[in-house]
Amino acid sequence: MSFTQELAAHTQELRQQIHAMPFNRALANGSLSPEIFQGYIIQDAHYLEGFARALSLAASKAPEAQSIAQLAGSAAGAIAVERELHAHYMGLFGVTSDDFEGTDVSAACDHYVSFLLRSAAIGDFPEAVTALLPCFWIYRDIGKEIAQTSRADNPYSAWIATYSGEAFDQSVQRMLDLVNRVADDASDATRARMHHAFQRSCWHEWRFWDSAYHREGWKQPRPEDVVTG
Ligand SMILES: Cc1ncc(CO)c(N)n1
Repeated sequence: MSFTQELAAHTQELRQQIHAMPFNRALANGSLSPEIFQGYIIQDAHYLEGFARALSLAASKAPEAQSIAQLAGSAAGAIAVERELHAHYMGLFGVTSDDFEGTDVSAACDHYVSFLLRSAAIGDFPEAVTALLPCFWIYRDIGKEIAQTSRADNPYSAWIATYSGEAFDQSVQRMLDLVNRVADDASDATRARMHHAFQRSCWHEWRFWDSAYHREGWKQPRPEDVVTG
């Protein structure tokens, strides 16, 4: 069993739960509310910028030239998706750049991006790339699964085409190969940290969609929790 197959086996339940989320079921049949998608796409634009920064940091730590180019290329790809896909949807759903600028990053997005940046900045290279893997792999799984059942008139078909498409597939495969190569040279202790980073990142993927679906803001102090007198 390859290392990435091991990672998949350890996170199978959570990844299945992500497929079953109401956000993804509604995206698949086109019934997802435009307001929810709008909120998601704004957060995802914030996310993709942080993701690209984390990829660039990981690139700077890569032990050889090929991986530097691969990770930096994926960073450029993430910014391109942010520009194209998001400009398309922001136009379609009437999100102006003022709406975007005026919407603060959500707690879930901030937490995910902070985790990726921390893994890339403070973690070692194996941890950095493994933390980044679910961002690729889960989106491809969801994209491909949805593409099998989705109708051509689905309003979210551009999103589905991006993540089920050939270009994204190739970048996911390169990332899987990279993590497997890194794991081959890693100690048991490093592999254990890679597993942990992967699990955390899968959780963040779940949380990002859950937070978008429930349009969660920043939790605030409850009046009843304020002790007076
Ligand atoms: C939250 C999230 N994870 C992964 C991707 C795919 O890069 C994305 N666009 N958004």
